[in-house]
Amino acid sequence: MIDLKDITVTFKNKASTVHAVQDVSLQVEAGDTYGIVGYSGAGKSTLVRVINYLQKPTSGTAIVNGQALGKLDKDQLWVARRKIGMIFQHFNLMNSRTIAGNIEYPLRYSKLTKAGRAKKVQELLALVGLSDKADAYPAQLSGGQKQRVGIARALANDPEILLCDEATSALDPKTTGEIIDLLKRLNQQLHITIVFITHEMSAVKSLCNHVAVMEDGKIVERGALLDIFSNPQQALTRDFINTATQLDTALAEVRKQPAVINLPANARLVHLSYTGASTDQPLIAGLYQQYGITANILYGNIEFLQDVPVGNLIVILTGDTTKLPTAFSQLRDQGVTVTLLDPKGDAVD
Ligand SMILES: Nc1ncnc2c1ncn2[C@@H]1O[C@H](COP(=O)(O)OP(=O)(O)OP(=O)(O)O)[C@@H](O)[C@H]1O
Repeated sequence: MIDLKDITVTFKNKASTVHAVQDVSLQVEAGDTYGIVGYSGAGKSTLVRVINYLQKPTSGTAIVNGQALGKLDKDQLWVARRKIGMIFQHFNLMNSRTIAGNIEYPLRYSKLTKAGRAKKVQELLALVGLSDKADAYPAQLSGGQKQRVGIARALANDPEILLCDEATSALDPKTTGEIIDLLKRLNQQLHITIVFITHEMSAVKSLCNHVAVMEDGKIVERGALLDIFSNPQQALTRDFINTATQLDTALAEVRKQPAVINLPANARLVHLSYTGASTDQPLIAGLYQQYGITANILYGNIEFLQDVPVGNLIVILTGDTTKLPTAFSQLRDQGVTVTLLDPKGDAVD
């Protein structure tokens, strides 16, 4: 559905040159919910705006739904863009128009009759759960409701792609959850492809099936959500995941425990992370039975990502130090990611 090839975007002015996106390639399949995560300034917005050519790349090609956007003339681009909806952090609603008026606005050039447009607006209002707000004005709505209007407006021309630029970043956690549930439902019900850019991995975790992590204009890691969560390769990705799973907060608390402060020489502080099939195995009991290694669980969390259980444990493993490395290897063979933690500082392995 989306094929970005070697995209570079450079902003130049008299004083400086900014390499906002540097040689990025990205493929998004039809029906994907693709998250792009990065801190402010990483280049996410610039990259996503290339997908609808609001941002023309300095070099590289953007092929969307089989069409190379750079080869289209103005009218063709206008038609192509109608199939790409977009929603924004601050909703960008027109305050002087009613909710129905805002949603109808993108239909002003459609072939629908006046009655047809009104019917479409009613359907869109129902789809986002705002049928009773047709005649209200944006100022009378909560942030979550405003974003629902943004979504309805973005869907007016039945797009195949929905670009979400920090769409939940101005919302509280509960409202964020509701908007994400709505996006999930639209993805399933309408088979719309979603590209969701954010600095919050927790939103990606709930919504997306794929994720790319951006830093300094480049994608530093990408993959299926579960693969990334269970086995992140880059420190930046681990940072985002640890914040999303609240593992960093847990670890800070764990490090204050007497059992960790006074860690004996034959004990190790370890983070175990495992998904799917590994969760069926008696991992901790196995360590004791085979190696006489005991586990003191200081933190544990199992959650479901795309219906697959993902477990995170912080444990103290105590036993014969010559057997500990073999035990870790066995855990890794069982699909567990084993990270030795420094009791005082960061991950050391
Ligand atoms: N029109 C522009 N002119 C000059 N520089 C720009 C322009 N748009 C973006 N930039 C710069 O490009 C870099 C990437 O910005 P971009 O908005 O894509 O990042 P981002 O990851 O989306 O961050 P944020 O979440 O803060 O928007 C930044 O250094 C930004 O200042």
